[in-house]
Amino acid sequence: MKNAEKYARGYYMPPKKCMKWAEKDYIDHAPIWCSVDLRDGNQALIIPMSLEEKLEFFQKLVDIGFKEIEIGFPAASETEYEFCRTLIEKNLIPDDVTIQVLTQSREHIIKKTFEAIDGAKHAVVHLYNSTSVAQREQVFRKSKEEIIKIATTGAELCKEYKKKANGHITFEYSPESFTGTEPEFAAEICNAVIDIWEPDADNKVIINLPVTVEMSLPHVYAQQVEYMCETLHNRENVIISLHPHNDRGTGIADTELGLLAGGDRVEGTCFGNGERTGNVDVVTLALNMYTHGVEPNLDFTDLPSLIELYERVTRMKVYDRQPYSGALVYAAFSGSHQDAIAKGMKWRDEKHDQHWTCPYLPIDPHDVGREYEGDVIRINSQSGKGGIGFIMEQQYGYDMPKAMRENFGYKVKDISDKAHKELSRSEVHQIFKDTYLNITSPVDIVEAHYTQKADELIGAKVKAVINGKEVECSADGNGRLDAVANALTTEIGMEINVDTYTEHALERKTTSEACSYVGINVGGSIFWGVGRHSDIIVSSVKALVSAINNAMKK
Ligand SMILES: CC(=O)SCCNC(=O)CCNC(=O)[C@H](O)C(C)(C)COP(=O)(O)OP(=O)(O)OC[C@H]1O[C@@H](n2cnc3c(N)ncnc32)[C@H](O)[C@@H]1OP(=O)(O)O
Ligand SMILES: CC(C)C(=O)C(=O)O
Repeated sequence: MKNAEKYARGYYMPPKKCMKWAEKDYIDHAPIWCSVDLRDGNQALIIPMSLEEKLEFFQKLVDIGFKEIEIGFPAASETEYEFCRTLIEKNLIPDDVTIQVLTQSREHIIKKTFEAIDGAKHAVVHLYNSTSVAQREQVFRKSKEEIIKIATTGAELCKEYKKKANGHITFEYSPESFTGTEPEFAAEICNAVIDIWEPDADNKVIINLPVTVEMSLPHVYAQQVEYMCETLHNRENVIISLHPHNDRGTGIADTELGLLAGGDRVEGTCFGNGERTGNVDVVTLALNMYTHGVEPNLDFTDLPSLIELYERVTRMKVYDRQPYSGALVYAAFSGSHQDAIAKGMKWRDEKHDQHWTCPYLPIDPHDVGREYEGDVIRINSQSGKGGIGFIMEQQYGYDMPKAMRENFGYKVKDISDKAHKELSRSEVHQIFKDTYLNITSPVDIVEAHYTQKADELIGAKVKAVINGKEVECSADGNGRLDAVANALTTEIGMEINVDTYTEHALERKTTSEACSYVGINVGGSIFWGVGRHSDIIVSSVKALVSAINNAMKK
């Protein structure tokens, strides 16, 4: 980049330091939420939503718990107007939900807006005009006084139309392009509007401070918000609303610091859809609060169904790494993360801790409709024994000895590395079965008979098939497994020492099978085998034979 001198900071600091917000370290209660999906989100889409799509999205927003929903700009198009009328005439707005409509400060647009909301029980009429230096100079080519006049004329008109309206109407005013406006001027124009609207405890007004274009660090916006909170007239009857966009990628930080600075209300969209880089993502905001133990008053327990609807009606995609919502945000591929998550889950099961503290997972995936199976531990060449062992245990019931987990882990990652792809759980299971389970070639045992001998020895008489040839052999050992291993040693010409033996029951729906794991030491190397059978002795011998077969393949 060779042209930095082309740019200069386009924001203005308040005339005094406003840093009280910095003393707080978290947001201790949910703000008033207002969804602007159907207006700011919709106006930024390649193909704006149809009437049916808007109706479906509106219903979902209601289900999630939004009590204020900006449904559009009714003067903008026939669809916008019809949508508003349909909601009202078909009685689709619950009594505790307020619709909000946006209007420019132009008489014919205000008039049409009031016509659109006729019959609504509650509505917010949202009036805006641009106040930034750039807009004043370049777009409107007007003085500060003339810009104030646009706002006050609109405010007066709204007041007049309200007198004739039959529902409960709340006013909202936005000094649009607030972030490029001198804070003193923003306060002056907002105060002029507040003075006209004369809010009181029963008729509060909303002053919305939009980050129309994000142009500063988040703490600058926080200072601007705090300054406005301290400077606005009739503050106790003014609801301070925040409406951040995300041009610098810090819309969430703007909103969170803005709330610390005195914001009461947040306008945003699901997944951050909206003009350019989008509006602030309310899902992230709400779940950030939730993970601090604060009830957000929005219910995202079925996030997958919201994503499905959103992607269908907006024709946008939720990014794979979108906080809380993306397809990959719970996935751990890498070994050390998987190991820590698997241990964290186990710890949680054992301790029944009240709080969620699992490493690497800032939220319990179940709380937002995601699954541990499939969503969390995923296998590729970066994976390790901890995660792979976790899948084998959780999903398939195999509790491998620790050393065998390592052996299997390397086997799986090697296959993934060479195939250069992620492996599904069933593929991992198949590798396990092919590698270790009841392996019968080149050695298979057809029959085995055991006798209890003196000195606590066990004798084994074995009929086996080795490389396709039937043989009979026998030996003693200090247990059945040892005896069989000794019997086979002479026939296969390989010294076998049983190094590890573990077993457990494998519960199935109606029966229970025994599962045995045997590690044998052959010439200093360990080879593993697994046996499954309804009989524990047979299962252990099958594990031994599987291990021998693995050793013979080397
Ligand atoms: C930051 C935001 O997201 S603000 C919301 C933006 N959303 C939208 O604009 C979507 C819906 N808008 C529309 O459909 C159209 O713009 C309409 C129907 C509202 C108006 O349409 P038109 O009058 O044909 O066009 P347009 O919006 O270009 O009008 C621009 C004129 O309005 C003036 N104007 C723009 N905003 C405002 C405002 N808030 N208050 C008063 N006048 C305004 C401009 O200065 C310009 O004036 P000029 O004609 O004297 O030059
Ligand atoms: C109308 C206003 C609130 C707006 O959408 C913005 O400034 O981004």
